Amino acid sequence: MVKIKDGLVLDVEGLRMRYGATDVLHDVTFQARPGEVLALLGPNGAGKTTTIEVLEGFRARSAGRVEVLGEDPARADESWRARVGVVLQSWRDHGKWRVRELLAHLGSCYTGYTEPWDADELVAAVGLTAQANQKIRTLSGGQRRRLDVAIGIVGRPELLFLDEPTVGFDPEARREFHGLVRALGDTTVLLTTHDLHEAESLADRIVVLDGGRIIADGTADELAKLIVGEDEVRWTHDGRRFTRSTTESTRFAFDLFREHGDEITELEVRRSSLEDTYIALVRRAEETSR
Ligand SMILES: Nc1ncnc2c1ncn2[C@@H]1O[C@H](COP(=O)(O)OP(=O)(O)OP(=O)(O)O)[C@@H](O)[C@H]1O
Repeated sequence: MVKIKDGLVLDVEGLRMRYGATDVLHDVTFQARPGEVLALLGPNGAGKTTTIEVLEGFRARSAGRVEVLGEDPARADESWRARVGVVLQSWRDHGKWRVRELLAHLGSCYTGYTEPWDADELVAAVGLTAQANQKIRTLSGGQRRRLDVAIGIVGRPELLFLDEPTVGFDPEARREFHGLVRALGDTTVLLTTHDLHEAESLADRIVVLDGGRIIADGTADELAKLIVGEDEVRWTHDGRRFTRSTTESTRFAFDLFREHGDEITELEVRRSSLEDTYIALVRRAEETSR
């Protein structure tokens, strides 16, 4: 097994991607350490899928250095691929297979490379025991995504790529899926999502991509500190609700009471959420790029 240089599972430096005359990734640089869960966020078209596909070895980059588990994915072999799990947006071509049967088959492909999951244990881990003998084409959308996750982890990968893994999940399935990702333990995870609650609840670190550039990289708290004073003050005055974003929420509330006293019947000061931070970061990046 190739040793991971400097303890990095992902080491991306100056990654560029060009389609025709258009650059869609500019100088993308980030790292991930073993066991980290990294969320890649960004608006539609930001370059998340392109980045992930380069790291998975599915797409050739235009420039830059990329090391995944210590190897260049563009030149990696079967033994490297066996250490990497990929959850794609639904496999379409296994409709006639039964759930347990497919997982047992795919698991057997890893023998000699890794220690794959036992099919029954995996079926239980992703909550598909009741559907274990069902044909794949008869699964509901959410059950199908659970199977996609099972396919991604069947070889007990050291690194797992999850591209929008919970689209179409009901709230309970989403919560169970989050439990499953947390239970992966030592596995490094790179996930893309548009669900900021998901990012906040799963990720150790968040990388925000916009227009093919990284505009922020850090924990949710570190990102919040980049955006100064986006607190939101909500109050009710004469029965009407008001909302204001301000950098000086304490001062603002004080002035509000001084001016209106008892006429203020409700007051709420809300610290910025990851969603607010994200939107502010993207807006700021888009304003400076104009
Ligand atoms: N094969 C291709 N040829 C030309 N342009 C492409 C190709 N694939 C992607 N692009 C362009 O590259 C940019 C980044 O696309 P990408 O799919 O990586 O974005 P994304 O962040 O994953 O978006 P979304 O959130 O909508 O899934 C987009 O402007 C897209 O139109």
